[in-house]
Amino acid sequence: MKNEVVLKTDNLQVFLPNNQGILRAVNGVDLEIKKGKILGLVGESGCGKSVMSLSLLGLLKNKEWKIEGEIELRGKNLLSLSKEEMRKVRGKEMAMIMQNPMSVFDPLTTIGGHFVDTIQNHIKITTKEAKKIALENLKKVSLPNPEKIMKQYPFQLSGGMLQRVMIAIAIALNPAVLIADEPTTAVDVTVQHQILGQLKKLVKEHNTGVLLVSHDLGVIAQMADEVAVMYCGYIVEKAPVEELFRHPAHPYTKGLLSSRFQLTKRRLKPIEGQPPSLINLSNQCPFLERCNEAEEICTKYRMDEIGGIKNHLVRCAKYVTGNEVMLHELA
Ligand SMILES: Nc1ncnc2c1ncn2[C@@H]1O[C@H](COP(=O)(O)OP(=O)(O)OP(=O)(O)O)[C@@H](O)[C@H]1O
Ligand code: NI
Repeated sequence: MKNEVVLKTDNLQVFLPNNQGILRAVNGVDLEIKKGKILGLVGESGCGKSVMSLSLLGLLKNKEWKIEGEIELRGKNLLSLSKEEMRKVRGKEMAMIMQNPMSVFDPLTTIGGHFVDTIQNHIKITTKEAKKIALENLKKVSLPNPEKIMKQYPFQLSGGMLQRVMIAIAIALNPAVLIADEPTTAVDVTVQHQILGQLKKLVKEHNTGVLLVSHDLGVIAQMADEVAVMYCGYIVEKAPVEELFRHPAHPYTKGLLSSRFQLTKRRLKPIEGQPPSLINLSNQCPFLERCNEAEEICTKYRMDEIGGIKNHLVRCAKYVTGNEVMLHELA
């Protein structure tokens, strides 16, 4: 089936009450992760990408975080599951690749041991069979001498190798959804390219639905089928990858793209100013203060009143009236 949705969020909100007020990290996010497709999530540091990713897997560490809205995995409401049920979902139906592999691996367990633990946690098979699956998956990520790697400890491998091992473990049980939060920021650029190429090939072969988080637009361009741009916990623009790069509509997306252009000339021109604090964030456009296209109309709409059309979403008040026409002209 084409474009089959595997994971869907509906008005997802993640917030953390603290002594200064409420930290609003994720604000009314509607996303769909589709079978065999990579959804890129991009945005400046601190905009809520990791908090959202972790919330999808039920992995937010601080118990004070509140989650509202819906997260649906192939028709199953994840927010209604118990901790134990959620633990079963993780690894088998949904897996995660983290930014820093060192923080994930137990230094006293061999790579083989990590594989066997993860696999046996979810399916009843012998250690011998689990090792066979491990070897097959290590081969898939092109690691030389997988038999030797199985016996090694995490510290004996380079960052790039560990990152590949983490990918191999994540895909071992063929999950329907893979969440990758900055999967290659800890490795150098050449290795990054190889790993990303491999990851893309694997998820396409396995028909995995992927959420790929990155603040690197180059990575997003290489990998994603569709891109969501996040700002202050809101998805401010979402479109198929080519459309987004050719016809960015939201002033924030345009700013991000032009800062990347400047970066290639070795001069970083970030968008001027700082994002507002997420504590007690108002429901007005959070980009207003930094926006060089702001007009009177921008103060008249709340963020939840601004939607998009068809498959190009732009949460900017300037697209509210006659948006159909403006967007068609753009596209
Ligand atoms: N454990 C936590 N306790 C309190 N606040 C947190 C915690 N984790 C994240 N935050 C806050 O939540 C907001 C969103 O952070 P998040 O880590 O999701 O950003 P991000 O988009 O992933 O940034 P980066 O690109 O730097 O990884 C930030 O204001 C951050 O300070
Ligand atoms: Ni993050």
